[in-house]
Amino acid sequence: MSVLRFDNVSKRYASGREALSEVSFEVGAGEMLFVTGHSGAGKSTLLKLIHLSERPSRGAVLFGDRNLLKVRGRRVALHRREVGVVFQDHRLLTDRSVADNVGLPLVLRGERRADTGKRVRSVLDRVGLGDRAGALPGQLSAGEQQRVGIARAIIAEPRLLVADEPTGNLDPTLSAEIMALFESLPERGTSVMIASHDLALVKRMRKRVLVLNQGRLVDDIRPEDLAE
Ligand SMILES: Nc1ncnc2c1ncn2[C@@H]1O[C@H](COP(=O)(O)OP(=O)(O)OP(=O)(O)O)[C@@H](O)[C@H]1O
Repeated sequence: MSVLRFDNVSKRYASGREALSEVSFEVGAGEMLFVTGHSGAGKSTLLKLIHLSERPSRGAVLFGDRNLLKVRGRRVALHRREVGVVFQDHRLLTDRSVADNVGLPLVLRGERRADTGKRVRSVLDRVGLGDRAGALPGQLSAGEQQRVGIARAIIAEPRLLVADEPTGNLDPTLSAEIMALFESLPERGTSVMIASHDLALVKRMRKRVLVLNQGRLVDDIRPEDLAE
């Protein structure tokens, strides 16, 4: 079964701007793919529909067999537990330690902070920050902060991770490190969807690419279709 399906999805903002027009695609379990397109093409809007920061104007978004149109009220928080989100600007709590930031999704779902330590340590080790658990986000480099954001997004083992320009502020070496981290997720059961306008990066990764242009899905390129 697919993890995610867009069925003729359109999104018109209150301003009248149609950010997405009749977009349809499907994401399989364990798939990693990119969404690309020029500024304003609709990439962020598409990701927002998945974590329910926005709602479609027409069409349906299905997460597994769940129609997101029907997810309202308290169920929104339950849905978000299954979708990890990584933002370009990290959105970390600056007055909390790295470990507290990373453990937050578990605490929000009702686990006691005292019980989360082992998983926090394990995920920090995975992102290479095992020795920075006690630091405050402001004491970390941009790349390290981004890895904290990723650790927070994956600690609850989401079925899907969506990332909006996750390497936007990072140099090429750090970008490559972050991408390697994302690449390791599908084998652990998390599908990964990354919005990026960095075409060089997207090409290098040789993954499936959805191309948006003025809100329309104009291409769906599979790695096997790419010329050598
Ligand atoms: N909250 C909003 N209200 C009105 N219009 C919006 C809103 N958010 C986005 N838009 C418009 O919708 C279109 C798509 O925006 P979106 O942010 O999805 O594009 P994007 O491809 O992510 O762009 P960028 O690469 O610059 O982040 C743009 O024309 C944008 O101005």
